Amino acid sequence: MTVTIDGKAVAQRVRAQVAAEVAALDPKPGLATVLVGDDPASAVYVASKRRAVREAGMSDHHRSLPATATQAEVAAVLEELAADPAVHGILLQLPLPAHLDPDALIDRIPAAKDVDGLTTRSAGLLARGEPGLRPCTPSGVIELLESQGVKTRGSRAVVVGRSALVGHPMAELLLQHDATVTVAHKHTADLAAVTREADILVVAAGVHGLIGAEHVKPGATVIDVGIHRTADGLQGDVRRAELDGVAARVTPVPGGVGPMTIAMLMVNTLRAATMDGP
Ligand SMILES: Nc1nc(=O)c2c([nH]1)NC[C@@H]1CN(c3ccc(C(=O)N[C@@H](CCC(=O)O)C(=O)O)cc3)C=[N+]21
Repeated sequence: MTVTIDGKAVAQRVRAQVAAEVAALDPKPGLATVLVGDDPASAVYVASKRRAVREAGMSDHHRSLPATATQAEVAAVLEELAADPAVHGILLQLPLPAHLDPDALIDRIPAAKDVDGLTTRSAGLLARGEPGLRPCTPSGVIELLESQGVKTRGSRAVVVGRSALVGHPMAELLLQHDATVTVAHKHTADLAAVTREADILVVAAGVHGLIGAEHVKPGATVIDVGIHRTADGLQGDVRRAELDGVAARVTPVPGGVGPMTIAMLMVNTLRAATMDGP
């Protein structure tokens, strides 16, 4: 029996808990989403983040810039939001148009408002194990594992992918939860031999259908971070159907990690509003 982990249900619980805490706060936590250009997928993601902000009872501060915006224009918007006391969290939606330098812009966000956990300072705090805001997708994966009673301490975890947004911080968080962590990537020789060691396999490679039954140890927990729009609908990096009877549990796409990313953004915004910043 392979359990499909209901990420939507876990995300709903997390969001309800955030909303209950927000109800007791005055002033309300505020999140600013910054969208540059008109990539349709980005527009959909930002819209669902803003909906989640309103449903949590928080204040929504959205800024939209044209695809032609310059580095200085985006930087000026970020600086204004950084100085605005009603804005507790700032999210610069990625990817940015190709003429902009994302790392330099992300680092305009003060660590105390970095609800995406992507600034150099937040990454450093995570690497050192010091308090700070953590990236939403990896912290959502940890939350999902905990919700299913999956033990991390002493377990073997393999992360496929090493991006700054997901793979790298995911490996750090699993280490801090006392897993023995291996990071695999597109140059890993004999990927299946590596992933078959995993009790917890987190796939964030961005390659549609990369992982199948041959990659999975019987009884493993498989977390699919991939998201691909195909003719057959949204699919992940994992060939889910093949894992029936092999994995103990798998996250679906959609309805797995994606909703958790948004739930953890609400958690981070609440934390940014209520805690002494890093
Ligand atoms: N600065 C920044 N921070 C991000 O966290 C960030 C980003 N940029 N750029 C793009 C990625 C992607 N991402 C997702 C969020 C929610 C779903 C989500 O809710 N997915 C639903 C399906 C939604 C749909 O139908 O498309 C699901 O998996 O069930 C997916 C992906 C956040 N990202």
